[in-house]
Amino acid sequence: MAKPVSIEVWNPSGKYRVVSTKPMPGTRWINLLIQNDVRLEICTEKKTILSVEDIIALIGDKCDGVIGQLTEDWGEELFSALSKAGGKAFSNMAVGYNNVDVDAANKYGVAVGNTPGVLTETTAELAASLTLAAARRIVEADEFMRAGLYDGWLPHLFVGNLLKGQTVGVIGAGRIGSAYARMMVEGFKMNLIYYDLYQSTRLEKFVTAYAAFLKANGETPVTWKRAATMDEVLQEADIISLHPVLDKTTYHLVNKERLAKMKKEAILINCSRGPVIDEAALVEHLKHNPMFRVGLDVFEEEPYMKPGLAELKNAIVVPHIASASKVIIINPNPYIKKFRY
Ligand SMILES: NC(=O)C1=CN([C@@H]2O[C@H](COP(=O)(O)OP(=O)(O)OC[C@H]3O[C@@H](n4cnc5c(N)ncnc54)[C@H](O)[C@@H]3O)[C@@H](O)[C@H]2O)C=CC1
Ligand SMILES: O=C(O)C(=O)CO
Repeated sequence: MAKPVSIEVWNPSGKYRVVSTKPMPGTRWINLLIQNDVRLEICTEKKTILSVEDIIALIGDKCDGVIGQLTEDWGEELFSALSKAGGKAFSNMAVGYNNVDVDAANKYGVAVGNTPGVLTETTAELAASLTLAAARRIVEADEFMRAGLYDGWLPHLFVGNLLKGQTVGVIGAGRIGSAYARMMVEGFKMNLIYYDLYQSTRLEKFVTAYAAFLKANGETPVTWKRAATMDEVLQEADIISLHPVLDKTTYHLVNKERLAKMKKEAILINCSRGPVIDEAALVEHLKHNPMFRVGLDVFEEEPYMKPGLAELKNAIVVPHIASASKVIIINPNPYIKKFRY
């Protein structure tokens, strides 16, 4: 795309020019910008991932700000182009901002925004969905059924892992990791072990209170532990879910050596960022350990998967959909429903 051809313009006479590299859900953001005297240009190109060159063409000679996407490489080149065009702000429509070189933005005097906190429950719910799907072999069983292979109930058909009483391990117990941990502890009465650079006091308090509640009701209380090392989580947990940010310290956090430390029948879930796992090493591990299962929402080189992954029955793969949910808000007037999108 040498020159952007497909653009939708809102409020053509607006004083400030803001570019959105993609159409986004709803109209509230559009109205907000228009109210603030913005001429908004939304790129409506069919191409899913815009290149740096495409975005430079969109920025043009005068641009006050850009709203971009996690698929774009916001580094030196783009911040330099935005700054030359008079731009002062870049907003990443994502919680994760590993695609943004914040140092480069600072160098060119461009303020950076992201959307922390808006996807906590939806991402945790997808991680929980992948956990259940992997534990109970839902995708394999669905394929079996549709292939017409079911010829009657059998005691050993698609035996999976029962979650109750097992240990869930969370790596990165921030907003999403903590929400996921609560779902698994409260929903399935799992014990918790977590690893994070910081203590997750609220999570610990929640599990302690829930354990007391179970005990008071004559049930086995759940337990929690903050691990001193990540390897402790890998060795002890039956389910491990990854929720750290992606940065230099978490790149290939799960590699060949660490996979080998996990239980042979463990389940690994990744709804953070693909490069947190060495995906080629994961493919090898899955091949040699058929009882080890994985649920992935994110991949090392999206939109691609490493060779061999798609053929493996012990892998569940979905196309980065953790954010893709809509919320129905019931107003005080029960007859009016509002959708987030
Ligand atoms: N799949 C999807 O659609 C989505 C993915 N995400 C990803 O989830 C990530 C986490 O989001 P939040 O929970 O909101 O962020 P957060 O900042 O609340 O939590 C991240 C946690 O990771 C921990 N951490 C950082 N380095 C670590 C290390 N080396 N080892 C262990 N823990 C480490 C931090 O201390 C923090 O507690 C985002 O950065 C983003 O990449 C977020 C939203 C949707
Ligand atoms: O917001 C994020 O970080 C996402 O990955 C959205 O899907």
